[in-house]
Amino acid sequence: MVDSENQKFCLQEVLESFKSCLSPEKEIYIEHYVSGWRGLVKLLNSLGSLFGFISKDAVSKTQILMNFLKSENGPHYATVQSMVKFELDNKLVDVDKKGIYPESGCRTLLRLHRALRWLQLFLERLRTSKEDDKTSVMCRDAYNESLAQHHTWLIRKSAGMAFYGLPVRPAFFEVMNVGTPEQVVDVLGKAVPLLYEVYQITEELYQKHNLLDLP
Ligand SMILES: CCCCCCCC/C=C\CCCCCCCC(=O)N[C@@H](COP(=O)(O)O)[C@H](O)/C=C/CCCCCCCCCCCCC
Repeated sequence: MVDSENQKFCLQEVLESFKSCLSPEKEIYIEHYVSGWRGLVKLLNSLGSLFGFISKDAVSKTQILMNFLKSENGPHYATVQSMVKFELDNKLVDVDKKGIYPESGCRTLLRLHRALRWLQLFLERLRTSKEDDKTSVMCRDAYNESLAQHHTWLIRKSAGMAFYGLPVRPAFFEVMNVGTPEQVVDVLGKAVPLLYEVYQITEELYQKHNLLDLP
């Protein structure tokens, strides 16, 4: 049996997961959010071992959230909003930066939330790129504008090296399994605003509760 992270990547499927994670009241379902990330990890895994350390971290973060969802407190972890309320009400978050809860749902989701900003910036660059533009440069610029400021020197250097191993734009489009380059651009045009909406809702919620700098 093939585990879900090793199955073939499909951009459309990832898009569906992020679409389903928004309720009509704009709550974010953690199960679908995690499923979107797991879909992305499939793509990362298909890019080779150079990206293994990134994939490992993303899998570990999604696993922490899934474990909460499956625990006896699972119903409190149904949405990002209910998780924030539950962990704050029960003092399960390091709001005072003591580092007592290194695996709280809020701090774990914050790491993925920051990565979502990188993803949105990267996909927007891909969408507006020309055939000869370098994916490594698009990825690096998106990274420097977002995630890099939260990473140690070692992680930044390792990520920078990994970016050089990204396939060229036409091969990258191929891996997305969407169809022609025009179809890829079309799907990216739907993906970017959707990811931005999910990002913005989380950002505002975290800002309101002073959770954007959890250690
Ligand atoms: C159409 C799709 C095209 C794009 C496909 C992208 C596929 C990306 C899949 C997963 C992305 C990885 C998400 C990484 C989450 C990182 C969370 C994080 O910041 N973790 C760090 C902090 O955690 P704590 O130590 O505080 O617990 C951790 O230190 C990081 C470790 C790993 C390095 C993360 C580097 C991220 C670089 C950006 C991703 C580049 C992937 C390029 C593939 C196109």
